[in-house]
Amino acid sequence: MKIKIFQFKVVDGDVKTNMNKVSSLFAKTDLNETDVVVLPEMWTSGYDLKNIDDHAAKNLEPVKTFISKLAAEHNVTVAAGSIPNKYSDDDVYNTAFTIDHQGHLIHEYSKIHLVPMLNEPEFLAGGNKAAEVFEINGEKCGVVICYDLRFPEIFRDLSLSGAKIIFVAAEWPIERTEHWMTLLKARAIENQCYIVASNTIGSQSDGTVFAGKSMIVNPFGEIMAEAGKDTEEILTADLNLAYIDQVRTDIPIFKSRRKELYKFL
Ligand SMILES: O=C(O)CCC(=O)C(=O)O
Repeated sequence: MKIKIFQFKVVDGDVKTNMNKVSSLFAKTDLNETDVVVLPEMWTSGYDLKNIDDHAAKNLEPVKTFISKLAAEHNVTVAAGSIPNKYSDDDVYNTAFTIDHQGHLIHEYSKIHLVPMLNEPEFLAGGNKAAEVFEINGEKCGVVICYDLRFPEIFRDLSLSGAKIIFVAAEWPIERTEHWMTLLKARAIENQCYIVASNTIGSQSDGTVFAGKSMIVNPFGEIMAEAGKDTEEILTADLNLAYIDQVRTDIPIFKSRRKELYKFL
């Protein structure tokens, strides 16, 4: 499965500029051989939380239609990161979604762990549905969002449900880059699956600087592709999904599990 992560700067509070940016990245990239394009967290608005109500999509629109057109036009699945989004109530959620290569919505998930360090609980509501697996080109995948990376339980749930690729959409701050890199590798090693992690670069008006370092890690924990900390980049990797079986045969952690002895799972 051929993946491209778009690592770029999100301009906080400027939805139009950010949508134009994504359009231009699709226009300038050769996607002929690509199965999935991956976007980061909150890429329409950034963390302009004070005005998040104004930036929020309604049932993912108009962003869903915008991404659907790009996906169909380029014949590529888009793991479209996350955006601020409202459903029927007034709450704003941090919602990730994926559109297949024909332009159809195939998955959505609202971030369940809100991040206190960025004041998310003050402005956003946490999703109440567990992350679920879904299929891209017949292969089981999952999506989690940024702070979720600190919760191994959600990754275990997804991998026990068959996920071979877990996408992590993030706007992860630079001062915790070491956590970002270590946890991405750990989640790949402990679940023996591919981790495809997209992050943003640059700073926003409150001074938060993002870490870049979008990354693709294989089921053995090796980094297949890694972006710079402050460069706009298109990161590419070709995932060999059969390699997962080999790693799980060589180090059979799923067979060795003693789930009857784990108190909290
Ligand atoms: O957990 C962290 O250190 C960063 C989390 C974060 O930035 C987010 O969830 O948006």
